[in-house]
Amino acid sequence: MSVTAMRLAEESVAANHQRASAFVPQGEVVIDCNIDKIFYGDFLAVNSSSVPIEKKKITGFIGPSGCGKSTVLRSLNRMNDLISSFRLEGQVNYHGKDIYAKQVDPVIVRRYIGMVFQQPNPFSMSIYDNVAFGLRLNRFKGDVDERVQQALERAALWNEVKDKLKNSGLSLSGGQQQRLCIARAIATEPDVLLMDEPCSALDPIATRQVEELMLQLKERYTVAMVTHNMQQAMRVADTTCFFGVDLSKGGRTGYLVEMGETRQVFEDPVAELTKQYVSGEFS
Ligand SMILES: Nc1ncnc2c1ncn2[C@@H]1O[C@H](COP(=O)(O)OP(=O)(O)OP(=O)(O)O)[C@@H](O)[C@H]1O
Repeated sequence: MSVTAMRLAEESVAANHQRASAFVPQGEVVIDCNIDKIFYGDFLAVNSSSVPIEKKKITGFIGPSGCGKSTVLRSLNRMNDLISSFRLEGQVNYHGKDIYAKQVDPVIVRRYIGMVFQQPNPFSMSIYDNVAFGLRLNRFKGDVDERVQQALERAALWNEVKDKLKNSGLSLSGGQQQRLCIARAIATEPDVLLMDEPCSALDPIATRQVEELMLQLKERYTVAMVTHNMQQAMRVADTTCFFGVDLSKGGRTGYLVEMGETRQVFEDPVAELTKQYVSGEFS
């Protein structure tokens, strides 16, 4: 990070928090995420970040490396529970229910709030079995063939794989593998899809295909996505959250600087730090 960026990051973090919290959701909030603090052991990774995820919209998380985008995203379905040093102070409410409440089973949370990772990660099994995997895990009683086809259609992959469903998922191209992972995630009919840099391992053509797919998916699902690619956020996100890194106390703590309608964040940002970031002055 450059000296200018550091200076800007050190400008009033409190004022930025106020700006961030000025965002008023326009639609129904599916996940109301109010993070007070996130720690990994003693390390304060994320501070004061409230991120409402709105129904059937794509919410994009952008910001420099290490600002906590993935940490916040993974907090939305308790994926960070798998890291023993992780600790969250605050609340993440899904349709008004605290997903971190003691009695809540994280496996059930992830059934409704699914995840697609950066690297396409199909299982070493057939295309069909990859998509059917979650259905079997959840003891789905309906027509598995029908559900597999539907998920592959919704993931815009059916026409490319319908004649080779028994082939290994690993035999597909990178872009097809990522769409297969999306099909696997939506087969169980989640409500929300979390996507952590879903295109970063893909070439430009496969990236455009996945972006077009995301725009179709938001008609049915609520999506939150981390991206390093600002053009991608502009192309697909309805709402954009810009996270920064607070270096003022000698640490590197991520926090939400600004959240707003994507066009506003890119064309008329409120915070100086956002302005510098979206104009490419630091990355
Ligand atoms: N498992 C972990 N254990 C300890 N610290 C972690 C862990 N995961 C992330 N961190 C730290 O938390 C901070 C936020 O990381 P995170 O990956 O969420 O940021 P990010 O904005 O997604 O970064 P990038 O854009 O580089 O992927 C970083 O300082 C990182 O080193």
